Amino acid sequence: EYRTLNGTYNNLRNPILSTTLARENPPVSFFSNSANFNNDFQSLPATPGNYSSLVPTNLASCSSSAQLPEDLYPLPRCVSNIIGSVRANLTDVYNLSTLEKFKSKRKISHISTFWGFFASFDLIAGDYSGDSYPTGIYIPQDDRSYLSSFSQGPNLAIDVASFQFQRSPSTSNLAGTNTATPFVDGSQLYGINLEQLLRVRDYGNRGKMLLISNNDSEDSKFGYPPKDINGEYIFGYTATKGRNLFTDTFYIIFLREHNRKCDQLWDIHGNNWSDDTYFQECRKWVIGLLQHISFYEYLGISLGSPLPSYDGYDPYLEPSIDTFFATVTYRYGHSEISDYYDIVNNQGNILTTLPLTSLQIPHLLESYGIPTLILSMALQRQEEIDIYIADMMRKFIAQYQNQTEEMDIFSLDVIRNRDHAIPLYNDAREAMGLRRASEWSDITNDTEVQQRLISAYSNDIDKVEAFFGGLAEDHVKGSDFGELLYKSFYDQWLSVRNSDRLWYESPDAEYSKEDIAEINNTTLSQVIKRNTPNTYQLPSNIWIVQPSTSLKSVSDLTIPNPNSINQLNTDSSKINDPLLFQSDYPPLNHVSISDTFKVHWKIVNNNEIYFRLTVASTSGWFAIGFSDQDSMITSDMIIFRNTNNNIEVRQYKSDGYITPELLNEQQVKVRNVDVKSGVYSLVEVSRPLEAKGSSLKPITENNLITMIYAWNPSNNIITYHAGNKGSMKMDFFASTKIDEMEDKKRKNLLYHGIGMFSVWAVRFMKTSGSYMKKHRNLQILGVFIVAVFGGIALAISEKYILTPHGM
Ligand code: HEM
Ligand SMILES: [Ca+2]
Repeated sequence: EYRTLNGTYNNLRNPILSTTLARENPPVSFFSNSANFNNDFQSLPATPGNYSSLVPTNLASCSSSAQLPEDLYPLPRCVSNIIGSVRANLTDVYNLSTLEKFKSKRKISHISTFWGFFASFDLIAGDYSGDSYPTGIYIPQDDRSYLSSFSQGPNLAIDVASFQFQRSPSTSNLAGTNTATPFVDGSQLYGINLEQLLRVRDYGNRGKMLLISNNDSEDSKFGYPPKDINGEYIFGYTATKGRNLFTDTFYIIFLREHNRKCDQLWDIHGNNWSDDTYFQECRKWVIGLLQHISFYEYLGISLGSPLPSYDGYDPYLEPSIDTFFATVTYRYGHSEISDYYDIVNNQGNILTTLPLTSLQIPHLLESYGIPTLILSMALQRQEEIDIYIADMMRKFIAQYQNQTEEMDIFSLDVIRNRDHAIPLYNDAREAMGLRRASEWSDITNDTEVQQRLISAYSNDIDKVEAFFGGLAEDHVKGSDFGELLYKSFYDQWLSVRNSDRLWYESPDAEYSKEDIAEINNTTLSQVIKRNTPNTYQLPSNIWIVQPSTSLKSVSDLTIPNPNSINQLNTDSSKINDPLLFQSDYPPLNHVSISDTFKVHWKIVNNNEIYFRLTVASTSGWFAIGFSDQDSMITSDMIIFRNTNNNIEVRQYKSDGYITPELLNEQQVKVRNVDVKSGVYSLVEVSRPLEAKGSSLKPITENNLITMIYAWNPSNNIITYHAGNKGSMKMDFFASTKIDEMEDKKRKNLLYHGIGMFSVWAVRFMKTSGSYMKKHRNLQILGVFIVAVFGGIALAISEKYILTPHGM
């Protein structure tokens, strides 16, 4: 028996599914008397100005939330600002504990983020075509004080007075409408009706899905889906807001798997099967894999262990999605999104860093190819699931079908909770059989989180809304969720499985014993491998970032220091301004690794190279190293560490992603040290250009060598260096013969810069006059973000031919 596309006839007692989201947990009856909340099922709970821009001046700032009258709920954007904002400072870019605070404690990778997102499309597709509130999300007067100011960040200020809001269509109990099927049945790939399937199926071709090979990259040979006139992929069903190249990656892998299966079955059944039989059999196979991967890998990661093993179909369980799960729980994903994504090559070197908004640019997926994107997700930690939301989610520029719309996803979550009449946090806990929280410490032991809830809800614990209380809870041990979200998540997935008569392990679904065994033995990694070119390696576990990149602190090691600081001949009179290069360093021989870290070099007697490193910090560490391959694998490195105004210098060897090894032979000589307490550290070292038989990489004329670097100016314990790292290709001899540099090299660099830039320039030009002015301004912002990257590449290619895009 094959599934219908829209899920009907799955439950034989009630074959026609309802499209409303269910109110199961908490139970239906509960909503009608939830503490003063939405009890007329019509209006949204009262706020200052009642979702118009007419907010009384004395309540128009978030700082007045503490004094809100009892019958008013905070403005959605104030909940987002007070509870969700990161509020990082400029200097936090270099502060390990701040960076760590927001990252996944369990080191879960972005594979989990985007798999979860992809899987959510299969279960939830809300209909938001109800009443319109043109100024529903008011932007408070003190909005700017809740925006972060990371130095390289985009301008986050919101320059409109309000965002609009569209309610769900009114139904009897405002639970909302769902247009996806409440089963893991590949709705997102195949669509939920014939019209959607018609657009994506390759009819008459052995049951395959449409995949096109449109350039000659190895990845392209596996095929990409067809595109619409705006260059966006056509899938069975796509969430219009929030589609991005990482979730697209999973769509494409499973479409390829579908076609791979068709070829495999063709070898067995040939002309004995019809086109439709092939299609249904391959769809069934893919659905089995989606079910297995979501339930065993993804749930295993999120909950800390998979659900109890399958013990059969329950015909009395109504297939449905609980509105609490759709509106509250599963939106946990909004908390794990990062602002920036490093796109890394096979060696883990950063090719570029994409801001969140750029993940929507349609053609980028094919520029990077699936292997690069998978590796990039697997090597990057997601953000912790907590109340903190990436800045770019709170100022999100949605791009779809060549239109843009600015929104705050977290404010939308607040107001959608109210739209769907979700009970308050404590009421929801009670309805789910959990204890009400009476003290703030019942929710969390984190005092900053407590404080944020207190300020947003005027110190009234019974006023806290479910989404934020839920995200604030300390996690159930080993899982990504506090008690409330854990329970909702667990119960819903269990019911998705047990209410599905055609679950792959259920006898009605008629999967062969062999197929069930094979599905049970297949991992997401394997499905990826067999549907992508065989030219790269994935870490053994793609769900958790590993192995750890932390280094041992130098002081933990006991070997004697061959370049002891005490033996230095320090001549500080020579150094007046450390940020100016000394006259004997050729003027072009320097690069700025960041505005706090500069490197100068000179070649002496044709056999030694001197490096002068200047760092605007006296309590951190910094490092440079060299690799002759385009990778961090087997590179040498010199690590400098400043402790009490002394600088230790040590030479290491690295074998990839593992902890670098401190070497016994230390060929790097310390020539000069100058530290101005609290201001800068300067250190001059030399090493042979070539040293036979040593781990030092030879630096030779007419050869580009990759210089890698990392630093942390605010902590001298050498640990994970977060974003402060990179690499650039160098020709250390080139400054004397810049004019001789082949034009070709220069052109390549220019090309890169222009390529990055045009991504947005083209989009901007497409915005025609008929489109709203506000949106055009947003496009300019987009140009600005990428122009920074493009601009760097351009500037570098003009001025320093020796330093390509190490971004
Ligand atoms: C690229 C980052 C993301 C963006 C820009 C985004 C954007 C959005 C938007 C605009 C909405 C509709 C809000 C409303 O009007 O109520 C939404 C809903 C939702 N999001 Fe996200 N989201 C992102 C990531 C995620 C992730 C990673 C997950 C889960 C792991 C997730 C799960 C959901 C769910 C379950 C809903 C409700 C869907 C519905 O009712 O149709 N989102 N998201
Ligand atoms: Ca579905």
